[in-house]
Amino acid sequence: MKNISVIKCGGSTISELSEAFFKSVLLMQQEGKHPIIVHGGGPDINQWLAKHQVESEFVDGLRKTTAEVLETVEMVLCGKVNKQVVTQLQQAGGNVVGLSGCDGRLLQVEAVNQAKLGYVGEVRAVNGELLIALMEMGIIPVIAPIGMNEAGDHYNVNADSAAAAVARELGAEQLVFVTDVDGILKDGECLEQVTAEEIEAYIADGTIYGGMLPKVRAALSTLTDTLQSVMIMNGKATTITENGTVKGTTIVKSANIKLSVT
Ligand SMILES: Nc1ncnc2c1ncn2[C@@H]1O[C@H](COP(=O)(O)OP(=O)(O)O)[C@@H](O)[C@H]1O
Ligand SMILES: CC(=O)N[C@@H](CCC(=O)OP(=O)(O)O)C(=O)O
Repeated sequence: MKNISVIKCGGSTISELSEAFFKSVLLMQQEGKHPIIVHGGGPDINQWLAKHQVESEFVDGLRKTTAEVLETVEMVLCGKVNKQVVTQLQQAGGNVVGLSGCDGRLLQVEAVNQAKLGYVGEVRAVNGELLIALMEMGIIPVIAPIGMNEAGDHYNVNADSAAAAVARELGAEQLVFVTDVDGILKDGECLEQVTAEEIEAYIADGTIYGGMLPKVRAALSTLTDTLQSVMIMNGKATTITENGTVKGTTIVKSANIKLSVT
């Protein structure tokens, strides 16, 4: 299937996404694109863990996920946040189905490092056929980043890397990270375009840190001939359609890749 757009909505911005934003996702569909939403929910998970007096602990941007933490992560992502996004997109007029990575073995994972991180998984395979079948019916899949291994154990997956895995599997033509900043900021300014080489330098000098790290790593892992650029944009924008008005950072492999606004 052609014209697939994977849109990752960060937990940092989900509660601020407007009706206009969701309508712009539907507009993409009307224009012949096939949108898929992958969402996060980090801040909500932190809040719910705090309610249970469990402290959030991160190693290299990934949440240390004990069996107890996993229970909360799964309830928040697959229950609260997934259904919130499904509802908003439906209310905007969409035909939507919410899924976790366990449904239909959508996100098949392996532990990243069980001893160090507990139930944190990385995606090894994606059930692309399921997503294509849904999209062929005009349905927009909304995916919560919980995966499953062969034994049926559930794992917590970073939502940026889950979105990248879906984009890679489907050969998506567009991948957008929607977050709480305008894009990659340097000295307070939003960078319009960055290359893989510049990203490495910005990681090394500390310009890119924290929650931006999994985003840029995920972005770089998807750049191919089909997907030549990945965008990071602010959830406060009311549109994600590329009519030239969206402010954000575009990540490309090298500087000689021309930005195309299609
Ligand atoms: N160079 C950078 N430019 C912009 N944001 C950055 C940068 N480096 C780190 N960040 C942080 O990354 C955050 C976005 O990541 P994160 O909080 O994980 O959001 P999300 O929930 O959308 O995935 C920003 O709010 C900011 O604090
Ligand atoms: C392993 C891991 O860290 N998983 C993330 C999953 C949610 C997520 O990625 O949410 P954001 O997109 O809002 O950051 C977590 O537990 O916070």
